[in-house]
Amino acid sequence: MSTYKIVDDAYGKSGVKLLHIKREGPVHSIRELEVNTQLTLSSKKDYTTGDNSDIVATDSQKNTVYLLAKKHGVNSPEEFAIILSRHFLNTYNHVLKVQVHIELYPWQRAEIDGKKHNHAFVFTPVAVRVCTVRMERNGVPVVESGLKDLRVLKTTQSAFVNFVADDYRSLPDASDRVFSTVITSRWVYSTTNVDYCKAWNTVKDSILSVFSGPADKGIFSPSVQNTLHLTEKLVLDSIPEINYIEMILPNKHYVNVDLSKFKNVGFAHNDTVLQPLDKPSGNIRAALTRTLPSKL
Ligand SMILES: O=c1[nH]c(=O)c2[nH]c(=O)[nH]c2[nH]1
Repeated sequence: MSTYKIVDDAYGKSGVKLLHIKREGPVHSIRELEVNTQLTLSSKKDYTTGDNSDIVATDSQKNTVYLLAKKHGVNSPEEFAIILSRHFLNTYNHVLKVQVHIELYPWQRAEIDGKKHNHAFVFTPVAVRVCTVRMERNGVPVVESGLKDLRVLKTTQSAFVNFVADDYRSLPDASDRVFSTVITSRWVYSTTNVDYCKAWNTVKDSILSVFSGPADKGIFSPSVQNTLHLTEKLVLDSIPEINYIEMILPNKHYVNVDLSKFKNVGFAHNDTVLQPLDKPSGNIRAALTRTLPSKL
């Protein structure tokens, strides 16, 4: 007779959308979130026998998101995810572990005539901020923050040369090429004593500064791999509370259109009209961690 064991399970509500308005007199601040909750229960009887008596309904999990937002407000998404995680573990003894994932919509306060507006906002999708909090019974919250959809492009100061030359290679060395990518990154904190908003902005600014370099001259990139690594290094150098960072950089190719066929019009050299390639893209990923604990 075969026997089986459930080795992984979780259930919850995804896509719980919420707008929180903090009203401080005439000055209002907003957080628009999409929350995903997941609980793992001690008993598996819900799966194995159809006994629902331990199930905190996903509908109740959704209600919890709204009620705790009302009660505690939404400061940073990380802090709100910690509040939710603690609540589920403290309220239900049979919840073994919790995972809360939050995505923050990129609203920014509007500026009119150089003045910050009291209550108007502009959707500014430079990047989407995300976080995931994982917490087990009797454990501490493990906070992971991240960003996605940070799309960047530079028109020079990027090369790719001296790679494997064999029967499969057709790509010539490129000493000056366009470099474009859509960045996804996630990083893990070693403590919860963190200014999450400040840290998130520092990571985003580090990514942009290693990619771009100084405004006038830029910075040379020999490969996506090297730029990725230097970025992760700067983040670990700058933020001692982070002990692990992963980045995923698709290499979005832009190819020079071959206009040399049109000899009579005289475009033997063309580095101004390029064709963006939708697919395929390169895909470069690496994670960097500390080998010694940081001095916090
Ligand atoms: O920076 C790059 N890294 C690669 O691994 C690679 N492969 C490729 O075709 N172009 C590039 N560019």
